[in-house]
Amino acid sequence: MDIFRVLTRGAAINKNVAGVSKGNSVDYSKVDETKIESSERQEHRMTKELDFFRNKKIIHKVNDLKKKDSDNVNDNSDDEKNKDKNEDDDVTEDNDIGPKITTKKEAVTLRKSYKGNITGEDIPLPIGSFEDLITRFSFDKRLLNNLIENQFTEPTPIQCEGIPMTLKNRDILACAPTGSGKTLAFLIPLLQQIINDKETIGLKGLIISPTKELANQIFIESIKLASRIYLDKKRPLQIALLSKSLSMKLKNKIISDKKYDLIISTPLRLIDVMKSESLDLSNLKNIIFDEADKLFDKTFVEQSDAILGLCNTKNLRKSMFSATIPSSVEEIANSIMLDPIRIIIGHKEAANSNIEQKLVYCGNEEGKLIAIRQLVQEGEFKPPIIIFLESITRAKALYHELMYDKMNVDVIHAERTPTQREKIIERFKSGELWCLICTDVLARGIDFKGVNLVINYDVPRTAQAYVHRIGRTGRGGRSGKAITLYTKLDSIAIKPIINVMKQSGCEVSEWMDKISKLTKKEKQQLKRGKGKDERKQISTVPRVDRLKRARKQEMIEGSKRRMYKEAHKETEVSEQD
Ligand SMILES: Nc1ncnc2c1ncn2[C@@H]1O[C@H](COP(=O)(O)OP(=O)(O)OP(=O)(O)O)[C@@H](O)[C@H]1O
Repeated sequence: MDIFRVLTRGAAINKNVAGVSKGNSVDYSKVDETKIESSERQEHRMTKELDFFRNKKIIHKVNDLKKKDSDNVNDNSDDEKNKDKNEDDDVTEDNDIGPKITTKKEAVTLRKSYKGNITGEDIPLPIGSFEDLITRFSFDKRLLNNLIENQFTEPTPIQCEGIPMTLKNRDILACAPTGSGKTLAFLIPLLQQIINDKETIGLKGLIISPTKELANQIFIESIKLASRIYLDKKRPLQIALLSKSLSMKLKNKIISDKKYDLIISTPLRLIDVMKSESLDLSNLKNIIFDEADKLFDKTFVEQSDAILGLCNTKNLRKSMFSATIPSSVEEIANSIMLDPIRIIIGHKEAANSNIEQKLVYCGNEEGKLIAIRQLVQEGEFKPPIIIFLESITRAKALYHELMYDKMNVDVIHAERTPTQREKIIERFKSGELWCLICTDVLARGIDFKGVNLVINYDVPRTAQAYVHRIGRTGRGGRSGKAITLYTKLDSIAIKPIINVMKQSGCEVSEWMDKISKLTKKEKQQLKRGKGKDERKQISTVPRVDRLKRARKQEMIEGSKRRMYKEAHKETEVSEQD
């Protein structure tokens, strides 16, 4: 059962179970709250251009497509075939499977419909439907079936653009909103190219992701699409996630590096294997940087450069994807790519328009906890929820606070082991866990489909971080809500956030519009990361009570350990018997 779907119908935490004390209410006369857009109006506003997943159309086409694809899939005609078609034809909207794009005029109309801004030399036509791939490219029947079986019946705008460009062997720099299907936009053509190159044995594609969680998610998605695809009778299309154990096996030649067609990895692990010369890169044709702006920011740029330096195949095709591409990354892209095509869907630097964004002024740190409790009391705290904080210490502190309130929460940060992180993510996905507290480790790429609410407990440091954090809701065409709590300390840091809200089409009140303008000095302060002062510790409980609480917790833990030891002793005795 899709528990997320059930939860997202609008469950609210039972106040009594949550243990909210009645005294902890917030005085809203002192809380300056800007409700940007009511959900009713937002729903109304979900025009065709934003309906990336064609939710308004009821798609009962799976069987039709299956039937059609078996008739058409071996028809290897290319774009050239349609070259002479009258350029004045209108977009021919096929009610069943979306429009077929055969002329420049049709392409212009389609691009207008989803606010696509495509620049570069000799730009290929977009596709209007997955069926376009059959008529224009020798698209693999098994790949198409896998798409359909996974309910991907129509391409999203970034897929309409990204797939044909890659199939035409072009380097691309792509920027499209969070949750709008960028993963499939690079996976579909990459798998098709691996199939086209089936005579070659060994590694043909690399996908780089900044976090293990995201790499794992891309791996799972690619496995679904490559299921039952054989490159020859005995050789399935092989994809690997470069885990610690696989990298050891490759380094010790326990597994041959010829085994895999595609490897998905985080940068450091890949560099380690590459440097040990355990990977034959001579047949590598494609390299994809997902969350490219992160992979080329100051934390990762050296690693990404090192990877590119170690890939020395001629004509290596490069792609960069993200929901935010600052101009510094565009410069890098232009310096390392060959005649790249730049794809921008919607507004660059804007948040996904399916997300209702809201700012809540809390005065000071205590006010934030009070605001959370207030959300619970008012039934706005509708799970599944993700709460972002700026540091591990603060994430842990909030976790203990909410645990004390008997909320169903857990916390993920860099100090948790990979197994702990995996388990928590599973519990969150299954609906067992209602609220996930985390640092920015989960801010990018992670696809929890039904998240209702994202809370920025701490204001993110950059506009990009804000766009990615709140992008964990409002995915796959669903609507979502994001609340950012701020205090007096955030007077500078909040300005870029207000700008993103304006870019995303949210109504921003006049006074907010005024304060959103950053002075030169403030811009410099933000650049240097000096937008904020040290925050006070998270707690509304007096120190004496906190110590009492910690002592009680220690006693419980101690008693659990003793019980575990006793039980273990008994087992050992009975095993000896
Ligand atoms: N053509 C499609 N039809 C229906 N659903 C789709 C389609 N393409 C992708 N999706 C779904 O949309 C969701 C979001 O996709 P994805 O994770 O690729 O987003 P993204 O653009 O990479 O977001 P982010 O910027 O946060 O990484 C996923 O659940 C995915 O399965």
